[in-house]
Amino acid sequence: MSQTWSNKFRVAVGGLLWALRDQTSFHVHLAFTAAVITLAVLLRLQLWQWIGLVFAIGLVLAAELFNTAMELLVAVLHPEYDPRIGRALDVAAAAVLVSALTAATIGIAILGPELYCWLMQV
Ligand SMILES: Nc1ncnc2c1ncn2[C@@H]1O[C@H](COP(=O)(O)OP(=O)(O)OP(=O)(O)O)[C@@H](O)[C@H]1O
Repeated sequence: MSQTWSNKFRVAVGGLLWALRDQTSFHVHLAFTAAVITLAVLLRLQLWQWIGLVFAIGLVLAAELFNTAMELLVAVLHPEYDPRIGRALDVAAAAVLVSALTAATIGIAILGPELYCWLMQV
């Protein structure tokens, strides 16, 4: 069954909103995202700095969404313990870890010097 583009968009937004509302790991990501955006506004960042931060935020959210999708599928298709399933879930979790470490590096590289300059002025 082929969906219309508007329906594809609608179900994708529905999936995103469900994850943001029902998955506790997304609450942590949202708190970090809110803190980073607040800092970025207060520090009056340049366009390229905003692009870096938005990329970092999107990277983590996308990895977490894929990880959540894997967990949901496993819970339905193979809830019984299987070390191969466990390995697949561990690898998916590793993708979130790698993306989060990358995002943290980008965030520190962009916000660190700006925060330092701001602190030197006050
Ligand atoms: N069916 C399974 N077979 C083997 N190992 C599993 C299975 N389900 C989960 N695991 C192991 O448990 C770990 C955590 O899986 P789980 O799906 O509970 O993730 P979680 O991060 O705790 O999820 P939540 O989003 O509910 O917090 C996996 O990384 C994997 O090592």
